[in-house]
Amino acid sequence: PTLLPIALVGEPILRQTAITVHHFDAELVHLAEQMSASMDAANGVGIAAPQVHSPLALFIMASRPNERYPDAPNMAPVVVVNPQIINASSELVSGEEGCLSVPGQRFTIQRHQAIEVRYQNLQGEWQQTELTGFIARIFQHEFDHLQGITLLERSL
Ligand SMILES: O=C(O)C[C@@H](Cc1ccccc1)[C@H](O)SCc1ccccc1
Ligand SMILES: [Zn+2]
Repeated sequence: PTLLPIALVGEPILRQTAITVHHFDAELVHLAEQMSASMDAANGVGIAAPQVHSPLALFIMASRPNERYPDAPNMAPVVVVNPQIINASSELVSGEEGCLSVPGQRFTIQRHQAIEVRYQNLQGEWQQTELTGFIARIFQHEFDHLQGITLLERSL
């Protein structure tokens, strides 16, 4: 798959609300493959479609241990389509985040420690699960991208 250029903060696409995916076709699979390759090339643990100039409500999350989160779980990349956050813990945790659209900067961001989420996979099948810790953090970060929100609007 080809590597896609990453939109930088300030580009309008990052301020738009993403549109619902209705067609679970080969084109969607191809976009997910290109996003995954672009995320890996940029050494990210997540990437949202608007970051590669696609307006669709779709992101990838892929946790792995890293210098900031050495005990993060090693997780196979998950494609998340049309996500919803159904419930969020009142408990918030602060942590460092980066963003591929704000290169070279780190921000201290508060996130819900646990979230109940619902989303479709690439086949359009609904999944529902609870996420906690670093994976919940990545989900909330990517979910923000689909609402047109970046770290700059959230940093403490
Ligand atoms: O810009 C993005 O959406 C990808 C971010 C995802 C991320 C969100 C929250 C916390 C960490 C990462 C990139 O992965 S930024 C690079 C990175 C990788 C591991 C840990 C911290 C930052
Ligand atoms: Zn980001």
